[in-house]
Order: sequence, then structure tokens, then C-alpha cells
Amino acid sequence: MPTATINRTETESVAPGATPLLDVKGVTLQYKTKKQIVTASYQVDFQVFPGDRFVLLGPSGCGKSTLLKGVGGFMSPVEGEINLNGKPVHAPGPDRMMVFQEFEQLLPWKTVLENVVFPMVTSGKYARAEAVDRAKRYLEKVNLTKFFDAYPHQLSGGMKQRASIARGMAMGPAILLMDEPFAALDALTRLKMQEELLELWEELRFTVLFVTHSIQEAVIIGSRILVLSPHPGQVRAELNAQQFNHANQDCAEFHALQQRIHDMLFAERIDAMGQHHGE
Ligand SMILES: Nc1ncnc2c1ncn2[C@@H]1O[C@H](COP(=O)(O)OP(=O)(O)OP(=O)(O)O)[C@@H](O)[C@H]1O
Repeated sequence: MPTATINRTETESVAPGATPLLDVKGVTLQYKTKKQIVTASYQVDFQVFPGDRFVLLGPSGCGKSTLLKGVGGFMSPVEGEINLNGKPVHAPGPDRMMVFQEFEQLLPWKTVLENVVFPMVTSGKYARAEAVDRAKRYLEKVNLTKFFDAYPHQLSGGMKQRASIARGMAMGPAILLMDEPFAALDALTRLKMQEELLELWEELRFTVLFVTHSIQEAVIIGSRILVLSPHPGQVRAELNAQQFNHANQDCAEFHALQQRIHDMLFAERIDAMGQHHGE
């Protein structure tokens, strides 16, 4: 267990009375290895509302991916609960589709179209004809119209990520879970993918839970940002970032929010170091 209790210091809340789509309440997630127990996130609370672009932001090792695994149903909390649409999450399901950082998420022996069709049909959620229609529609939305019949090895990293996003969206999940989906891309492609994700969101207003350790990416992508403290991750603050995007990233407010988050994360590190030396 952590030696210090770092409480949520700032919360910029959403409209009172709104019903959360995802409710994470006092969640602690641990890995049990033969030698030790690793507490990855500690008593974390947050709520995601329909249409949120909710970002989990924090330094490496603060448990962002672990929280996503918890929401995905791949790990169960040792305390607290995770509810989606009012029901506890116990296992993975088609209502929570994941997009990972790695480019190799697609089945290499299937075409791009078949990769998108596959989970829709195997989950039993859609009949084949409807699945094919949906796959084409979402591949068009991510600008892969000309690549229905291509195989994953014929795509660039950015195109593979677009196909993975189409695959996730085509399932019609309640929430899209994205774990640093653009982190392995070159800077220009990353920028383009961020823009495209925002355009897709403008069109479809889906709900996304997005993990990043980039402050700039968090402010651009997020409508709300949960700032987590270093390992084990605890909530440091929850901030609104609705009004920011690439077009206004040179404005003073954008820089002020980035600086504020930077100071929060930096202050945590100094606290942690001070505590470590004082022990
Ligand atoms: N399979 C595992 N077994 C044991 N410990 C693990 C395992 N996976 C992660 N951890 C530990 O849990 C903590 C949180 O890891 P996690 O990957 O969730 O952090 P993160 O914030 O996503 O980091 P990054 O930004 O580097 O991806 C870390 O201390 C990590 O070492």
C-alpha cells in the first residue's frame, strides 16, 4: 500500500444529475506475482458520460493501462467496483472494444475488410451481410476505402491503426477503449490520426476512454482529463479540456492548461522523491 494518501485536489465536474455510462468507484487493481503484490492503481474514482472523450493521463507505470484492463474486464479489482450502464463489469464483452498501441492487432491472414467483419460475426452481434455493410461504412470513415482487400502487411502503421479503430467502432460498443493508440506513430502521422479521431467523434459522438502519457495529446483529444499520480496511480485531478484542439493549441489557455497539468505531475514527483529520501 502507498505510504502517502494523495487526494483528488481539483475536480471540474460535469452537469449535476447526469447518469454515468461508466462508473469506476474506489478501484484498486493489483498484480500478484510469485514474489510480490504490485498495486498498479489505488482507490481510483471516475465517471465517464455518454459522448465523453475521457483521458487517463499520468507518468509511466501509474496504472493507466491497468485501469483500461479493469474496464475491459480483463482484470478484477481487489477493492471497489466498475459498472457499465449500471451493471458490474466481470469479463470482456463486445460493449467495450479495445484499440492498442501495437500495430499488429489485425489477423495477418485476413483482409482488412474481413478483419473488421470477423468480431461482429463471431460475437453473434451481427449477421454476415449486415457486418459487411457496417465494416465498409466504418472503413470508409477512416479513409481506407481503397484497402478493403489489402492484407495487414500491406498497410502502414497509421493505416493499421485506422483499421483497428474501424474494427472497434463497427462493433457499436458502448465505449471505445484506446491504449496509447498513436504512441508508436511518427509525429506527423500521430497529429493526423488525432485530427481524424476528433473528426470521427464530431460525426458520431461516440464515448472513448483514451490512455496517454502525453500532456499535449491529452489536452487535444480529451473533453475531460483524469490526472493520475505516479505509481501506484491515484487520482490527482479531473479537468475539463473540451474547448481545445489542434487549431487553438497556440492560444494562452491551451498553454496554461498544459502548464497546470505539468506542474501537477512534476509536483507529485518532487513529493515522492522527498518522501523517499525522508523514509
Ligand atoms: N503483468 C504484470 N505483472 C506485474 N506487474 C505489472 C504487470 N503489468 C503492469 N505491472 C505493473 O503495474 C504498474 C502499472 O503498470 P501499467 O502498465 O498499468 O502503467 P502505465 O501507466 O500504463 O504505464 P506506461 O505509460 O508505461 O504504459 C507498473 O508498476 C507495472 O510494473
